[in-house]
Amino acid sequence: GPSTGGAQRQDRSGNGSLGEYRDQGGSSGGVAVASGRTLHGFIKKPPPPARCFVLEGEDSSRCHANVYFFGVSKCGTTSLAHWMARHPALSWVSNVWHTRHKQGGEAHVMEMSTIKDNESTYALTAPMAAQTDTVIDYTPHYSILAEVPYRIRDMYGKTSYDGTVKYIAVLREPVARTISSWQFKYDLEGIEKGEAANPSSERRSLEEAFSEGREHALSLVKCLSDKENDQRNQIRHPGALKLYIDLQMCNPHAFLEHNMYFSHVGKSIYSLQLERWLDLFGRENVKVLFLEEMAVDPMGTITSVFDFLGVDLLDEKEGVKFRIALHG
Ligand SMILES: Nc1ncnc2c1ncn2[C@@H]1O[C@H](COP(=O)(O)OS(=O)(=O)O)[C@@H](OP(=O)(O)O)[C@H]1O
Repeated sequence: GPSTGGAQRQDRSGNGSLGEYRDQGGSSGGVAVASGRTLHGFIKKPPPPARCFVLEGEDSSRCHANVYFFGVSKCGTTSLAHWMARHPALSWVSNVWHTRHKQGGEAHVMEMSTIKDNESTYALTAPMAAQTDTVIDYTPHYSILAEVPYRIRDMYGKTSYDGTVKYIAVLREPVARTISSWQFKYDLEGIEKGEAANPSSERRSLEEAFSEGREHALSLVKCLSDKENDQRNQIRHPGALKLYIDLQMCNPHAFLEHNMYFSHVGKSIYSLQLERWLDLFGRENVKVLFLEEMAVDPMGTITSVFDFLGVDLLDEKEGVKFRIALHG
């Protein structure tokens, strides 16, 4: 395939399932296409595995998520997750490192390259549930990981877009989000103590973070539009073209900040992230909320979320409890 230099991608051999996609930092300035890959690999997929299953030695079934609460961090996701976690009918996917059931905890399951290598651990992240139960994978970081929605589509097949699986995102005025993200990660203590910088230590000033973040984000936007223009006439399947450009040619891991944890600006460019989810799963299956609305009307927000999920609000007595819990 065409090479634009700066290859940091691992070749993906095998059946083309995105489960084998490796999360990598990569370098900015172009990503080479893995050699020997054909688009056929993206189109012909193995049948999706069952969402609910019974593990050997267990009596009741476990189910993987049918709701993905996928972002965006620093937009009030913790508050919404806590409110939702008060509803007894919702089950939550566990984190792959500590597969203990936790209402409202972050899952980080679909971002792991270990899903396919480590299926037994992955199975344990699924809570005990029945097919008709609502099971949530709450991971705000998914929004910035381009491969995640493709992977969900790969693993769930038709049920990822036929209304079986639902998706939730909270957004916020983007500049406020960017500042919130920088502030949360800025390592003033490390600087003051003269400590060595580490992967979770943001040492750039707000100004530097804004200007570098802007540069990275714009280079991604440019890559996506340049490649789309270059490739438009060469490929017959528009869906595959999009995926090919998105992951193979303009992989955000390479084009955004080298450590995505610090993509304060990139993560605030919601259209880039949301487009994938809306295209793949359909607008009607994605609930988009705004922190500014959540802040003034928490009860209205949570009611609309439960309505979207098809979960009954609690009875009158429980409803009062719920109201108290929200404000208390
Ligand atoms: N109810 C309500 N009203 C107004 N603002 C609220 C509310 N809940 C959360 N927040 C603000 O949301 C920011 C935290 O977002 P997240 O929970 O998504 O952050 S995190 O990614 O999980 O760390 C954080 O923003 P900043 O204070 O600007 O950093 C919170 O103050």
